[in-house]
Amino acid sequence: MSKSVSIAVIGAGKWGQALQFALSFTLTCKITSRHIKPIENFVSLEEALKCEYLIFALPAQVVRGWLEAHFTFSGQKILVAAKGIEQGSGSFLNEIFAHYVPEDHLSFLSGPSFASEVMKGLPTAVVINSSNETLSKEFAAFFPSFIKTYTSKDVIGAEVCGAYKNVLAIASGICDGLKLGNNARASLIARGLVEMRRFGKYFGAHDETFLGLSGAGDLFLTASSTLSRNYRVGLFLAEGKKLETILEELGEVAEGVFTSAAIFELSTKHTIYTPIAHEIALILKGKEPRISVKDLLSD
Ligand SMILES: NC(=O)c1ccc[n+]([C@@H]2O[C@H](COP(=O)([O-])OP(=O)(O)OC[C@H]3O[C@@H](n4cnc5c(N)ncnc54)[C@H](O)[C@@H]3O)[C@@H](O)[C@H]2O)c1
Ligand SMILES: O=P(O)(O)OC[C@H](O)CO
Repeated sequence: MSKSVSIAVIGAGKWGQALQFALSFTLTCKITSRHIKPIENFVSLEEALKCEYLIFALPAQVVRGWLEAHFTFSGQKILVAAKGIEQGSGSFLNEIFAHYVPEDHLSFLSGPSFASEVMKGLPTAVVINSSNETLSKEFAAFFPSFIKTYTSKDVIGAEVCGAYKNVLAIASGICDGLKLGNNARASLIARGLVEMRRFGKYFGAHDETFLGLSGAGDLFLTASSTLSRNYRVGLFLAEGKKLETILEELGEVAEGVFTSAAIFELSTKHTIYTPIAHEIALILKGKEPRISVKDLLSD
């Protein structure tokens, strides 16, 4: 891979830094963020925005405001690495980016990928999703050999899976925090997969996406490991901790908190049956987790 490819990661949180680390095996990858960080190839935002390829690793909830404040399209090719649905508007990230970037310059990253494991060079497999297959293949070629890349055209499927699994990971954390057992967690994850497929199908997602890396792959990972911030939010909620305290102590983004509200709004608006996400949204507003479990079992 030519070291002359100009590429930058926007956002130097956990995921942005892990992606820069991974891509640095094949090319010189710059990184920028709102606060200067002592990272090799850290550049100003102005310099990053001049790159031909940009990877967005900002939390989903800040993407719209960030684009409005900082971004002017000048031919950049973009890979969106965030996983979430915007609370309030219920907008998917591809809808938000579409206001600023032509569709054929946009791609979306999905699949099982804890930043901490990528940072150790441990193997995984991810998917680059875009209506423009040439663009997907260009980004796929930038990844190092320890990350196997697949391509897909199912942008909405990948987006729904990446966002929904965070909500289901909170549910799984609650289930384990309440010590409901392995049977209960497996039941929850399986029903969660059915639920996220039902939700995704409404928006045009393809069936096979839910069975692959973006769907089952990322869901199984996130809903069964304390490495997941969303799963840990669930564990602490089950212990009776206040959401505010949990998020403060976490110090990193847990997208499922916001996405559960977005799913609640979207499924109410479009009459989609999403019982697990519904209960998570209620728990995050203060409902007692044990009552939610009872309600889910009797539903
Ligand atoms: N960490 C992972 O393992 C992982 C893996 C795959 C996808 N993701 C997704 O990537 C996204 C980012 O996650 P992360 O792990 O890097 O989170 P993080 O909390 O570690 O970092 C978020 C970064 O965004 C920056 N930020 C927050 N608000 C901002 C704003 N208004 N303007 C500019 N910068 C702002 C913060 O300073 C921070 O550096 C999320 O959507 C997450 O779901 C994370
Ligand atoms: O730590 P989480 O819960 O944000 O999950 C991180 C990644 O999305 C896993 O693929």
